[in-house]
Amino acid sequence: MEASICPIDAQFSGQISTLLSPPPLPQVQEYFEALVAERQCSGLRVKPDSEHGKGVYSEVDFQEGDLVLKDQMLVGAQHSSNKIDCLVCSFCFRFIGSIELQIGRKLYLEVLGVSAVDECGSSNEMRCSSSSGKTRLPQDTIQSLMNGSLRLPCSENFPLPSVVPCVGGCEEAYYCSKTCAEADWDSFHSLLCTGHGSLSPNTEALLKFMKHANETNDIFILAAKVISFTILRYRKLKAANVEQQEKRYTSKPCNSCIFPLLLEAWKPVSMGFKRRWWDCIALPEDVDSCDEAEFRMQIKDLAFESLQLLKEAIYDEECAQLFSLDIYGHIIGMFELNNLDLVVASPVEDYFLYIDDLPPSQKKEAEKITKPFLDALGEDYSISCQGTAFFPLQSCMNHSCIPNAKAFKREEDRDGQATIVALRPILKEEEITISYIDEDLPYEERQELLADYGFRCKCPRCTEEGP
Ligand SMILES: C[S@@+](CC[C@H](N)C(=O)[O-])C[C@H]1O[C@@H](n2cnc3c(N)ncnc32)[C@H](O)[C@@H]1O
Repeated sequence: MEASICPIDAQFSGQISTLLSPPPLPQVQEYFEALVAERQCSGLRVKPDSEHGKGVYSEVDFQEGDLVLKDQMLVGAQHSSNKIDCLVCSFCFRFIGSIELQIGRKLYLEVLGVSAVDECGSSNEMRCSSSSGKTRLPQDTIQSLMNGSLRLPCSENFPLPSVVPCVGGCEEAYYCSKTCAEADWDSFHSLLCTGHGSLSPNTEALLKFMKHANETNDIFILAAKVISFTILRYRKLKAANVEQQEKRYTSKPCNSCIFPLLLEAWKPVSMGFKRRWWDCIALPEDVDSCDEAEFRMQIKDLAFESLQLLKEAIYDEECAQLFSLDIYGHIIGMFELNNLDLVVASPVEDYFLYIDDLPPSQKKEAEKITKPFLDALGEDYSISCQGTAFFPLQSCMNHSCIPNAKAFKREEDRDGQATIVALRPILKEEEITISYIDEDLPYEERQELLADYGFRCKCPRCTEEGP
């Protein structure tokens, strides 16, 4: 089979290789210094390191349990299959609505038999049938939970922000506040919205792109967000540039001024560690090594198929380079190699735990109402919000099998930001490391998993335990 060839790659080969080459060191340092200042985590510095590319170093002493970093994502998305389980803000990923809405919506969608096809192609029906022992509730009970006419006992102790709909009217994206709705619109969503207010020139094509992503791999939605983010940033930079030139009574931006603006718009993405998706994706266990080349070609073809659908939906001639297969492959590879999970704990779990902890007489009364809902929800009553995101600072942290820090959500961390906490005292100037894998695994298994990230670990523990 002939692998896909993208004409844009040939047409803009020089500019594409500029977009994909690592930015110059002073620019990298300046970018991360600004980011550290913005995050108000002055105890950190991103520095190049001779062995592992760049890494994050401590500028102060941290004690065990100290917060090292709260990192705001550059881009993130909830898994398509997870959208049935929880309703979260499409920008900050906080749970929204109410405990009643969270429970009612999940039950409603399950009764409707909504089938979110996940990445591996298995449908939600399987998930439903595997969680046997669930009881069904009458439709009108579920409706009254969703519309707010039925209140659950003590739910006022778990208030959630009201649901703000998308300004473009797509009924796909919802928010915890007008601020998040506007930020998402400005940064990503205006081009990817399928509603009447969308800036996409072809929302039909956008729907086809989304369907393809939901049926194959929802990582494409994240890649589309990166492209949309860059186009929207480019347009803002261009508008500011035009305004400045008008003030100086000079001519409009010429073609040769356009690429530097695109390069500037791409800068936050250029800082991420990346390789092409089809080159770096781990070979699945059920694919024989002699079929590896064929497998990688299929992955490339799948990416090309997705890119063509996206191109139909949001193509911008001035940003044509972003629709190159090489760029698309590198964007997806960035998510593959950084493996940064987006997780937000469900308040529904806290709610049922609270009911369980009530004094016996109160608990008995409350459970008369709550138990049928808990039974209807079954074992997976409190699934967390799950997705993938790119956190610019966390993704500069190198791996160690004896890490001194860990990504860990505390009680108060209720949105999609990454939280890094010190696992032991960290001295000033020490490198801050996290573990990319379960570090309790034996040596060989650790090395096998780390091979998917493209390296063999030579941390002090591996040096001691290795051959
Ligand atoms: C999330 S990035 C970490 C930041 C990266 N060093 C950079 O320059 O952007 C992951 C990549 O860093 C490198 N890396 C991280 N930890 C490493 C380690 N312990 N030994 C060798 N390479 C490592 C690998 O190339 C890995 O794919």
